[in-house]
Amino acid sequence: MESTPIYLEKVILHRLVMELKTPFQTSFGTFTDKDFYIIEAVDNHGSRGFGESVAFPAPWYTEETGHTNHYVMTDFLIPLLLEKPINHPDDISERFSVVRRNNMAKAAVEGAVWDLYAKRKNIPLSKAIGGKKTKIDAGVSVGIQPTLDKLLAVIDNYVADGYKRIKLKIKPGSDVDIVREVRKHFPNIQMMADANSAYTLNDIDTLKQLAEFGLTMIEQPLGYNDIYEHSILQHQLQTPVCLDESINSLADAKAAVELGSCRVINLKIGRVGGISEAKRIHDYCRQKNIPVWCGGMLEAGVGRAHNIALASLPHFMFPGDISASGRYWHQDIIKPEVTVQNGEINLPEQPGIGYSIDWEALEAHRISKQVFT
Ligand SMILES: O=C(O)CCC(=O)C1=CC=C[C@@H](O)[C@@H]1C(=O)O
Ligand SMILES: [Mg+2]
Repeated sequence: MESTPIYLEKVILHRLVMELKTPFQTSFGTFTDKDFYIIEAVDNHGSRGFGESVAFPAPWYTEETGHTNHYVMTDFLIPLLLEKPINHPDDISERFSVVRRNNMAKAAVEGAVWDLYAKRKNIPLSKAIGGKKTKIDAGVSVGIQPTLDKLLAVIDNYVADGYKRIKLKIKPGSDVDIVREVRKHFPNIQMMADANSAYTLNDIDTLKQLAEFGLTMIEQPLGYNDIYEHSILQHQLQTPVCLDESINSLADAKAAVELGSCRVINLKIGRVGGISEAKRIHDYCRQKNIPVWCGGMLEAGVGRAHNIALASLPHFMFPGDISASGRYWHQDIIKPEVTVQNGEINLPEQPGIGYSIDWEALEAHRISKQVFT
């Protein structure tokens, strides 16, 4: 798509703290609130685009944290962004390649430019990246619950809300029995399990037992940075393996697909360093017939909107971890909030991310603001 260069005048970092409605527990830790950045990029016409940093406060999921995101954005990425005009958002990942990894920091900044670019073109972000869908399927990721009864009750509510797929968190000692019980109570629901790297190849017998419950996939059973051992596992497992933590780039996706380490990939914009790299992985997986779906990072509204746009690409084949704003937040920072109807989210038709910033809500959660010119 041809475009005139973007001349950025300033970048504003808004640091926000938002309390989750209920704590989210995984095999590696519990989150009670989100401390993150909204990145606002402003060009010489006064157009504004917004991105969101998705790293958690602790380096439990990947090595990045809110602090490392702030350091890398302010000392390296924002100066690189302001250095010269931007011809197209796809060029930013190249410009940022002098900084190794730090993918969530890169994605947060790139996301703001993608939104601004689509707004200047007066088209929705989904269209700007090649998305065709008018609605996407919503799934929900259920944290580890204190008791089985509580877990069943929580799932019951999500099923009543219409979610099309339930993702359960599993870990050694809390796996086969839990999945069996949930399957017994919900015989027809599309269900999958996420282990967040809690297993090793020694657990292969346990993982094999999960096959009888018709899981659509098992997400990231082995090491967070492993591709090779997952290939050994996948060759012995009936259930498709989905990789999350292991896929940080197109190169990782190629290695995993070529080795047969997985049959599905969970795409998260932050984990792979931005929308441009996510599109490249999507296009490669489409060629290779490996379905992808959109993961979540307990995003506030801006990050959620980016996920919705990404999931409108054609090869997103399963419901994403893209739930309603109200699943995590008492009040989101966008207007309107994201809602789920009959298990689906309608793609917004407004330009850019398609939702407005609710400045009153954003300012209520903001603990600091920095302006870079
Ligand atoms: O954003 C959501 O709703 C999904 C959250 C979710 O399942 C995860 C977020 C971050 C780390 C993990 O616990 C997990 C995942 O691995 O996908
Ligand atoms: Mg995961």
